[in-house]
Amino acid sequence: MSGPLAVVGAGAWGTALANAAARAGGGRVLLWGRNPDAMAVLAATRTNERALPGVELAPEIEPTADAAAVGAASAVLLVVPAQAVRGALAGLGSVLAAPDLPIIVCAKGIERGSGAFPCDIVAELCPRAVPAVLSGPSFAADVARDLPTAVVLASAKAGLARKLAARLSGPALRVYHGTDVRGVEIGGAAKNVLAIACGIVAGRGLGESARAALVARGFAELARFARAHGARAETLMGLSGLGDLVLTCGSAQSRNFAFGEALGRGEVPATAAAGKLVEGAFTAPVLVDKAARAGVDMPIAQAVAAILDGAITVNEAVDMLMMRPLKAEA
Ligand SMILES: NC(=O)C1=CN([C@@H]2O[C@H](COP(=O)(O)OP(=O)(O)OC[C@H]3O[C@@H](n4cnc5c(N)ncnc54)[C@H](OP(=O)(O)O)[C@@H]3O)[C@@H](O)[C@H]2O)C=CC1
Ligand SMILES: O=C(CO)COP(=O)(O)O
Repeated sequence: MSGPLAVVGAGAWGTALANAAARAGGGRVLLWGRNPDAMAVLAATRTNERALPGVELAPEIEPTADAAAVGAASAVLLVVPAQAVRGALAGLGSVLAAPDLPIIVCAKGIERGSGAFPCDIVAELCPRAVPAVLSGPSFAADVARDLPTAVVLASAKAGLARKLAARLSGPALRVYHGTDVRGVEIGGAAKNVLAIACGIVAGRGLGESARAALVARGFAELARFARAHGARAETLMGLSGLGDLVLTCGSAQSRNFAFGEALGRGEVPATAAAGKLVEGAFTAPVLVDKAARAGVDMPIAQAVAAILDGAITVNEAVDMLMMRPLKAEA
């Protein structure tokens, strides 16, 4: 691949992925952020103290707030929140107009209002680009510290997905490739909502058995939703799906889980996020809405959405889930 790799979004995950891409050994990596002052500080100090404290930027990384610089990229990793994908692409505009430019969405969510998946937004706003998605169990702090993990990168173009996965794979980040874009997107988006549910269980002290039951039944509804949206079952059994569900549903390192834990302890949604990005809180209502339209039963996601909009309490949600009619496991 000629030209540098560009990472758009200099938050925790963008910074960690820039470091991983640099260590993978493919040459220059542009790290683009929208705030010129913050990017100047990043260029001078070589650490992103706000988003990823204590991690030094690899020498190959060039922090910049110059959108034009992104125009020279051979591939773009889009690492902004799911609700900001449209705004970020619109802001970069003609910079992303090169034909066949791979734009790899690394956000995990579904856009509110439109119900669009991130790769559909890429296709809509950058029709000459090739949308791709990267997802899987990967806390930014772990990846930034070279702790080993594996993720998956999917694009409709199989050869391109293979090439991009090889470009990003390094000693501590193993990138599998695939073509099931929708399946990978759904795995990342839905697990955040289920992680909130598991956090609630932990915060309310309902026990590890309850949490494990919720993971299993959560996976069942995630898989139902995915099937209804044309995803392949084996994708959801993989890294984006089961892999990420197991990670975020069992660790307070997850912002979604920690948010749920605070709700379970009795905090209100407005304060429970503690200023951090909680993607599942944005995705829950749109996931539930899309599920209803597709005739898919998602009682756990529904309970999370109802708690978040104040329609039911945590105790009512537990009662509601436990009192559902008994049925065969499916
Ligand atoms: N953190 C993690 O461990 C992982 C995160 N992810 C996913 O990556 C995505 C980003 O998360 P993360 O990096 O942690 O979030 P952060 O909150 O750390 O960073 C988000 C970044 O996006 C930037 N941003 C927001 N809106 C726009 C916009 N309209 N245009 C340009 N830049 C924008 C912010 O800029 P500013 O600072 O100026 O507001 C900030 O730098 C999420 O979807 C998350 O689910 C995936 C795997 C792991
Ligand atoms: O997606 C993640 C790990 O794979 C990060 O999860 P949180 O956004 O919940 O912190």
